[in-house]
Amino acid sequence: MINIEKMASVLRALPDPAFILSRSGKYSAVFGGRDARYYHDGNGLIGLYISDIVKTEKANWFIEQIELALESGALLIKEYELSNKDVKGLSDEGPDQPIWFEGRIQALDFLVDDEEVVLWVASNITQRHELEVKLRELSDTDQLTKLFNRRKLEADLAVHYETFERHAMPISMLIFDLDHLKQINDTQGHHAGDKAILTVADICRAELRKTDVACRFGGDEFVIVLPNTNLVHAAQFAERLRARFNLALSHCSVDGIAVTVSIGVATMAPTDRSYEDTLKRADGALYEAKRNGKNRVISA
Ligand SMILES: Nc1nc2c(ncn2[C@@H]2O[C@H](COP(=O)(O)OP(=O)(O)OP(=O)(O)O)[C@@H](O)[C@H]2O)c(=O)[nH]1
Repeated sequence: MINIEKMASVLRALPDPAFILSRSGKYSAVFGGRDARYYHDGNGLIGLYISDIVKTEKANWFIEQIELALESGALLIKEYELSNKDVKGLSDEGPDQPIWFEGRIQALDFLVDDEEVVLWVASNITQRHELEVKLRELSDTDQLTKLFNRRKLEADLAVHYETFERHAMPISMLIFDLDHLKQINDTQGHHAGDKAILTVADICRAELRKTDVACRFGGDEFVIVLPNTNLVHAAQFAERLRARFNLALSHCSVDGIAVTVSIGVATMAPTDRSYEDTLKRADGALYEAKRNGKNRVISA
């Protein structure tokens, strides 16, 4: 038989801390979560309010979740982070490694001191969260250049297109392709070709503003998105970039043929039904640049 003492022992042994929290955010009880590798001792919290411990914005978020769980009666699952910056009385300057938690919040069917209460189980998911962040980065990144890949670009472009539709903000894009890379690969080997691709990627990183996005679209093709930039300014930027590429790639030449870059430029237009329409126009301009002798910028 599980008697009341054994029940208390079970509660103490709960691997993750379980808090009883009132509607107004008062800690009525804390059970479990005693492994100091994962959790701070929560016993000192009893009788205090969440707003005594964490700063206003975060405290309000906790209260909102408690209210949601009480109103719905259903299990509420939320992920959240807590760092030194959130805790009152600690300097913002201190170590700022956030701990990530998964909170499982369930309304209880009794009152404590005349207040409704919830059970809030907080699991430390920091390792899982870090792994998820790493996986997301990997799935968004081109392995060779470490620029974003096409998958990430397309997700970003969908967001940019929404911004363009809603706020009519000018958004331009450049699509460019190395000229004569095949010759470098064929005569100097794939490694030399890779070096040319990396040179281009490094210049993109150095030349872009924080809001600009560069991606390796595939093979020797790249795309740069320039928010808040009209077609004229995008073309001027493309011309500057082309000159930078040429200078940096001047050592890559075979039989007098230098590796250069051809660039197509387009800007989102009200007639575009999606970002793909803009990208197609930029691609058409790139094709024109190739046809007209390469190593040039053409605007759609
Ligand atoms: N070294 C290297 N080569 C690549 C990579 N990705 C694509 N390529 C090569 O890039 C070339 C792309 O084809 P094209 O654009 O037709 O070749 P190109 O000689 O640049 O032709 P133009 O663009 O018409 O000047 C192919 O030879 C691919 O094998 C890569 O990651 N590394």
